[in-house]
Order: sequence, then structure tokens, then C-alpha cells
Amino acid sequence: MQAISHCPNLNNSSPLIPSSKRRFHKLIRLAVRCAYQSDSVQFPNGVGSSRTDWQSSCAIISSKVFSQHQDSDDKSESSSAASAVNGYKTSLDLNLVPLDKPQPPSKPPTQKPLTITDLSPAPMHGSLLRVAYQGVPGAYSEAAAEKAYLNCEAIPCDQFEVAFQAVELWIADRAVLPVENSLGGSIHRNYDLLLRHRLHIVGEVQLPVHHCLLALPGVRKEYLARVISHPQALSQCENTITKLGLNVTREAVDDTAGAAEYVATNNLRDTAAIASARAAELYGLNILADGIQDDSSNVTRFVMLAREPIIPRTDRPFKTSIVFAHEKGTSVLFKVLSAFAFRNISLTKIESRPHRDRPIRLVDDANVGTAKHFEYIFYVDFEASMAEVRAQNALAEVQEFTSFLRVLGSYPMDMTPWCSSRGDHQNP
Ligand SMILES: O=C(O)C(=O)C[C@]1(C(=O)O)C=C[C@@H](O)C=C1
Repeated sequence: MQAISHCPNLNNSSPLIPSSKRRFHKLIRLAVRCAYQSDSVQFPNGVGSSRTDWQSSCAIISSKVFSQHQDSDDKSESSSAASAVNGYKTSLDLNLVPLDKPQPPSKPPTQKPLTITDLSPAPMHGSLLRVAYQGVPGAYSEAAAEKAYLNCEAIPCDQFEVAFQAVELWIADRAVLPVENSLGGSIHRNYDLLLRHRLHIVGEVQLPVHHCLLALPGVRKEYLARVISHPQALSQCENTITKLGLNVTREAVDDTAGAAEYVATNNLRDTAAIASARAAELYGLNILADGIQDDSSNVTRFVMLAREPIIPRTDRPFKTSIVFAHEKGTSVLFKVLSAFAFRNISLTKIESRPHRDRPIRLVDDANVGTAKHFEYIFYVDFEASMAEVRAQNALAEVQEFTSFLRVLGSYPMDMTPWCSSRGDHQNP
């Protein structure tokens, strides 16, 4: 399958949804809204129980406007009137399953009734959920998409940005993107994109990442002059590559499977790729070394993104991701974090990124000079659902201390057993 590439055609003004489909979407939305309105979820600061309220609370909670490069981004990322993007015809693909198409066998009667979470947001074009990921087939992100959504149609994209746009333009129903790895750390680009775009986190998936050193058949380790891979993969295998005694330079490329494909298509006999065993299979490479990550329990955490948030629940462990900033910078961090500590809410992740709108804050002191403080945006994940009163109270308090606060999503935690096999659960 050809990857969707970053394409200027994606940048027009409205998603192509035929009017019949719009009516259908409207009906679905109405049905879902009625269902949600009977929910008794309460939110702080006058946010009520309706789905609309929940959506607004997932947008900017703070009254102060935040515009992280919003103007320029709005221009470049608004949707397209193009009818096809690399073979993905938006009008066609959004069609409902045609009546004459063979229908899947009817579901066994034991199947659980649909819940609100199942209904929101449903794929609108047929039976397969279309999930955008960055990379080419054989990438770990593809495996993550398949773990998150059993039997989905995984749609390769050449950049993270394109995966966001694919969902925004209804070319895909979800995007699955890596945000952090247990060895390599955060994938900063995706933190920045989460803020810049208006998609919602609706789930997470943790994927054990098992790297292999791949080369063309007949190539031996001694012949190698270069190892190429995604920068995360290179960093996750840094020590092992050194220990293997390879006399190689390391070069970063866009994704692990793309590296394997590059070695194969260019018939490179002096170059190895770090990628998955599946990539070896797909691109006809040999595995020279297996399990070369520096730690055997190497895990990457991916988030699933959708156009609409899911309704938070309390019947299973939930995580909530927020992003905030303050005019006085890092000095508020302790106060913000104490809002969680006092309520026994555990934090699972803190990340800071440069405040691109206002990267430096000057503080003048007539006696000693001018201090130049770097400004940050903070991302926090905490273990609670926004349906819990303690989480709502914590956020109400956080709002007091921040100039900008946005809930990126409240979603079920990945609780699959350690090293679980692929696709053993389904997510929203
Ligand atoms: O290159 C890939 O295969 C990816 O899916 C990307 C990615 C990443 O961005 O971290 C995903 C998982 C691994 O940690 C290595 C690379």
C-alpha cells in the first residue's frame, strides 16, 4: 500500500462528505447525543452533563486564549476539496457498505450490547476501521494500530503530521502515534502536534518493541559500514550495536520498516537496517541479530486519536492527559502537581516542551541585570477518569494556577498482560 504523503491538496477548506452522508452523520450524532445526555457525568466550572459540554471541556478549559502557531497552522492544515489523496478517494471511501456487497456473517447472540463508547465515533464508510500511522508496512506503528484495533485497515502515512490530517479530513477514523519509549524517551514531535491539532486521545496501547538487525541475504556483519533506522530505534539499540563490535556509522531515517525497504530496494550490501522481524519478511532481508534492543523489556507507548472524545467512565482504569502553561512559567509547577498529590491521583508522565509562542521571559532587576527564563508547556498524564469527582476537582484547582489548560483526552489505560500477543483486545 502506498503511504499517504504530505500533500498540499490536503489543505483546503472543508472535508468532502456528500450530503447524504452528512445527513447520516447528523442522525448518528443525534442518537449519540441523546444517549450521552442521559449520562450523569458532572464537570467542574459549570460544565454540565451533555456530550457537547464534554467536548468543550476537552477543548480549552481555560478562558484565556492560547494560540500555539495557530494562525499559520490553520492556514496550512485546513481541510481539502481534493477528491483523492494517493488513491484514497474521500467521497468513495466514506460510502456506507453498498447493499449488494456480501454482508459479514451475523454476530453470535452472546455478543454484548453496544455501549455509548462503542457508538462513539463509529466508522462511517463501511465495516473496517481505518487507522492512520506513520511509516510503511512492517513499522511498529502498524503493529500498534493492529493491536489497538483488531482487523483494522492500517493506512501508512509518510509523516506524523499527515496521520493527524488523515483523521481530520475523514480519510481515516483514527490515528495511532508513538509518544514515548521506555528506553528512548518521548517522541517530542507528537507532543507538539497534539497541541497544534484538535484531535482527542481516545486510548493508549503499549507495544513491546523487539528490534532485529537486517541485511540482504548473504551479507555478513563484517561487511557492514552503516546501520540505518528511525532515531528512536537507533537510540534503543545504541549499546548493543557497540557491543556487537560493528564498525559502522549510524544514520537516521523516517521509520524502521522504511529503512529495511531502502536497504532492499537499493540492494545495499554494506548497510543494515534496525527493524522488526515482520519488516525482514516483507522486504526479503535476513536477520543478522535478533533482540538487539538494549533492554529486553523495551516498550513503546502509542496513543489513539479521534475526531471526537470518548465519554469517560469509572468501571475500568482510566488515564487522563492534559496540557497547560502559565505566564509565570515553571514556578507554578509545584502548585499544579499538588492538586493531584492531595487527591492521591498518581501521575504517570510529565513532559515539558518549549513554549513556542513565548519561548523566553525576561525578568529585569535594576541591581543585578536581566534574567532570561525559558518558557515551557507542560504535559501531564494522570491515573484517573474525568468522570471521577476527584479528577474534576483537581482540574478545577489546576485551572486556578494556569493561564492555559486543555484536556487532551480521558481514556482507558492499556491493561493487557505483559508481552501479550497482538490484537488481544479492542479499544475505543
Ligand atoms: O519506525 C517505526 O517502526 C515506528 O513505528 C516509529 C517508532 C517511534 O517513533 O518510536 C515506533 C516504535 C519504536 O519505538 C521505534 C520507532
